[in-house]
Amino acid sequence: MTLENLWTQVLERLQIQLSRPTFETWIKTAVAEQLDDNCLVIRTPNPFARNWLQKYYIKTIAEVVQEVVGHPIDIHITIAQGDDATTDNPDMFWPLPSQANLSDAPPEPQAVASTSSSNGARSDLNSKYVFSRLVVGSNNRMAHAASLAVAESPGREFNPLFLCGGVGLGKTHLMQAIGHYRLEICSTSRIVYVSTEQFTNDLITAIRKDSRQSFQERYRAVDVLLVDDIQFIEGKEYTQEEFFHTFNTLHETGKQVVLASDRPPNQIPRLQERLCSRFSMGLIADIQPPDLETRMAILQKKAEYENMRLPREVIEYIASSYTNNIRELEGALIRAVAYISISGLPMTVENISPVLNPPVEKVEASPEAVILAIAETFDVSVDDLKGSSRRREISVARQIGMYLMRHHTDLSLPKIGEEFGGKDHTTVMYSCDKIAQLKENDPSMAQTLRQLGDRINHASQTRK
Ligand SMILES: Nc1ncnc2c1ncn2[C@@H]1O[C@H](COP(=O)(O)OP(=O)(O)OP(=O)(O)O)[C@@H](O)[C@H]1O
Repeated sequence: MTLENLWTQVLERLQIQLSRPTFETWIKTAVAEQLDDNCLVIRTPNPFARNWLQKYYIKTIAEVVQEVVGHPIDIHITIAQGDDATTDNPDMFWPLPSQANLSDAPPEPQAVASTSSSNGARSDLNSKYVFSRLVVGSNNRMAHAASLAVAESPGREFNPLFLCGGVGLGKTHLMQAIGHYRLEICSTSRIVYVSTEQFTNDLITAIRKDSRQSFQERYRAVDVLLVDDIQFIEGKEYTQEEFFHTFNTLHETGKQVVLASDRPPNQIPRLQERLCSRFSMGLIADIQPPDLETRMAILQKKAEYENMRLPREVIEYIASSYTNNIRELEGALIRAVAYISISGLPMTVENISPVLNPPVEKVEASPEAVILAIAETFDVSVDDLKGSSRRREISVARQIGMYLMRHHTDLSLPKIGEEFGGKDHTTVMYSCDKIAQLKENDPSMAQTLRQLGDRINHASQTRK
């Protein structure tokens, strides 16, 4: 096997095993340099990446390489020529991973704690997906409370518990937290966490090997069955049939089933009616995108766990830029940290913004949404904003409103003037310039504008 061939296969497997930010940041940037019988040399772009891989991923890489070549191989991680391990800058604002007390937790989901029980049921749970690491906000409060209840008293009130929410909003985290907590309460509990795809694959393997019975025993003899991405069961008739019987057996014997999906049961196409009604008979708890404060708390918590120091405005900037997907929010944080550590620049909004590239999902705001956000934030009335009062607090709020309307709607300057009670377009232009200038020179103004922008976006997305 050529080196190139080996590395391509290793990358393919690691891409599946690791989270996307981890893969993109640490693995994809590395290059396989040399291979002999006993050693694979991997080159990383800098000492920081080398330390990081060495500390957190070398075991995973070694396992995958062994799978591909068929025997154990030593992994040696090196750095690109010209760099050397002592070039770590001790004055960097950010603690390097080697300096930070990161305990044993890897930076991104990848650690798997396996618990085998007597009947061979397994629970592959990510050690980071525990309740204590989950931030609870208004977006997930009910799902969180229901998950706690299920972990404490499985098979009682909410059976099945159906967790439902968009991509990257914490469904898997919550599900696995149930598993961890249940095991904490009762270490002999038989927990199985499985993706729908894995369930299907296990079924196919069982059929191929003529071992249906052991498949059924494995899935029907558990105390808590956690099935992720159940929407992928759509149209798979055979899997649906098997899952129906698994579900019934567990439910009838008072065992807990927890399902996660990106949509409610009745919106999963080609789902048998009898499954749809069973999925809906317990509790459907939905998870919404978190608001700005919750996103900030998530970043803060992640930073704390990894012993990072983050200026508040940086947290706020990242949190304002990523609104709909917590995985992307975390990915942005990792990219920012990596960039700052590598470049040695201070951790400031200006320095990280070029590497963040937030997904720009521009949602057109209505003029009313802008005016309402301004009125509520500055505690002035809509009439005042549209009126001619020159009281300072009102005229500043009005100017900010004009600036935001310019940025969040497609209205022309004269139209914006009309929205503010018939002001002239030159007044609007003056206001926009003035606020833009203040934004440049005054960080608190920049922060206010970001918060308001976020609020307007959020209101517009909800309306959409
Ligand atoms: N409330 C939260 N507090 C802290 N971290 C969170 C929270 N919600 C999600 N996360 C983190 O966001 C990342 C994505 O979460 P998770 O994988 O559970 O999402 P998901 O809804 O299952 O996504 P998918 O739809 O892609 O399967 C994880 O690293 C998780 O720890």
